[in-house]
Amino acid sequence: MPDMTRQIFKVLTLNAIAAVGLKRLPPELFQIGQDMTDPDVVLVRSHNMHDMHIPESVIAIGRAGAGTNNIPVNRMNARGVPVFNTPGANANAVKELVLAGMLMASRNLIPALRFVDNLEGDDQTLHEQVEAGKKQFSGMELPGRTLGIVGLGKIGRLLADATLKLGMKVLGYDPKITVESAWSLSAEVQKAHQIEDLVRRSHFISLHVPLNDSTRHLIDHDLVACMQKNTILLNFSRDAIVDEDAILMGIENGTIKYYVCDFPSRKLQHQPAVITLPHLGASTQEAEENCAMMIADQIIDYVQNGNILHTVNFPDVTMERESPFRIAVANANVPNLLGQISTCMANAGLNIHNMVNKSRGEMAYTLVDTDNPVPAETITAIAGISGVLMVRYLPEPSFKANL
Ligand SMILES: NC(=O)c1ccc[n+]([C@@H]2O[C@H](COP(=O)([O-])OP(=O)(O)OC[C@H]3O[C@@H](n4cnc5c(N)ncnc54)[C@H](O)[C@@H]3O)[C@@H](O)[C@H]2O)c1
Ligand SMILES: O=C(O)CC[C@@H](O)C(=O)O
Repeated sequence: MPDMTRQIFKVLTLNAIAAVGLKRLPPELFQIGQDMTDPDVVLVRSHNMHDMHIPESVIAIGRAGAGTNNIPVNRMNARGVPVFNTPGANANAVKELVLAGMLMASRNLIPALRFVDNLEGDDQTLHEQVEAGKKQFSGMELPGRTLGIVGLGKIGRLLADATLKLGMKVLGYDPKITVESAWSLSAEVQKAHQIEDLVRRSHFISLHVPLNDSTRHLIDHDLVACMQKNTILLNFSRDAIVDEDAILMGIENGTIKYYVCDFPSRKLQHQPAVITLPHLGASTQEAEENCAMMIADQIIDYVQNGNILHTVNFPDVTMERESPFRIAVANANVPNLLGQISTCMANAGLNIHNMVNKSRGEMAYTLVDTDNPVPAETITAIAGISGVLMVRYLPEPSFKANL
C-alpha cells in the first residue's frame, strides 16, 4: 500500500512531455524525472508499458494523448489505479493530418513529388518531361465525394465538420457514440447502421476508433471485399485496426487506391500505394502543449483532491472541498462495500460531511469528506475490506497547486 499522506509526489516521465505542462506541476508538490524509483505518478505518451514493471507506489498513470492501448489498463484496474488521458486535446492536429492525407492521395502528390525529384537534364528538358508526364498524376476533387468516418468521437466529429465544409458527403458509423458526440454532430452526417454499408458507399474511409479487442482487425478481408474500386483508406487510429494483409490484397486487386496511415511497418514499407507517416498525428506544438497542460491539471486535482476527470477505467468523480479532511476509495463495484466503509468511519466516531460514490463497469470510486481528521487505523481498516483496491487520505494540503 503506497504512503497516502505524503506531500511530495514523484512523477516518472516515460516520454517527452511538453515543458509548459510539466511547469504546471509545482516543485513544492512534485519531483519530476525520467529515472524515478518508486514514482507516485507516471506520465506517458506512446511508450509501451505492457512489459514494464509498474511499482506498487504508482497511484495514477497520465497519458498525454488519447489512445491508451500502450498501457496495461486491466492490471491497473486490479490495483485501483486510474489511467487518465486527454480526450480532444490533440484532435485538431489529427484532423488536419487526415485532411492532408486525403489531399495527398486524391491528387497523387507522393508519386508526383517522386517523379519530379527523379527528373534529369537542363531546365528545358525538365519542363518537357513535366508537361509530358503530368497526366499520369491527374487526380480527383473532393466536393461531391463520400467520406465514411468510422468512430465519431473527438477526431471523427471535427473531420466530419471540416469535410462537409469542403463539399463532401459524410457518412458516419459509431455504434457506441456518446450522448455528447451525438449532440455535437452535424445533422448533415448520414448514419450508416452497418460498417459494411459505410464501406460500400464511400470513396474515402477514415478510421477514428480506439484499439481494443473489438476493433482489432476491424478492417479485414471481408470488409475490403465490400469496398468500391479505388477506395482511399486512411488510418490515423492505430496499426492493428487493420489487417495489413487484407490491405495489401485490396491494393493488388485495385479495391484500395491508397492506404494512408500513421503507422509504419516492414510489410507496408516501399509499397507505392501506401503513404505512411511516422506517427505524426499529434505532433504539433499546439497538440503537445494542450495534452501536457490537460494531463498536468488532471493529475494535480487527483493527487491533491482525489477528483477524477477523464480516465479510461474510472467514473468521473469530482467534489468541491467543504471540509479539510477527505478520503478517496477505489473499490470493486460489488454490493455492501459502501456500507462497510461507512461502518469503519462510524466506528471511529467520524461524521460524514459530504460524500459522492459512482461506478463504471467493475470499478467504483468514493470521495468522503469528514468533519474531523481520519485516524490512521480507520484508513488501515478500510484498506482491509475485501474488494477495496486503493485508499488515500487527503487532508487539505498546506501548499495548493493552482488549477
Ligand atoms: N495518430 C495519432 O497521433 C493519434 C492521435 C490521437 C488519437 N489517435 C487515435 O485515434 C483514436 C480516436 O481518438 P479520439 O480522440 O477521436 O477518441 P474518442 O474516444 O473521442 O472517439 C473514439 C470513438 O470511437 C467510437 N468507437 C469505439 N468502438 C467503435 C467501433 N467498433 N466502431 C465504430 N466506432 C467505435 C467511440 O464510440 C468513440 O465515439 C484514439 O483512440 C487513438 O488510438 C491517434
Ligand atoms: O503522443 C503522441 O505523439 C501520439 C498520440 C496519439 O497516438 C494519441 O493516441 O493521442
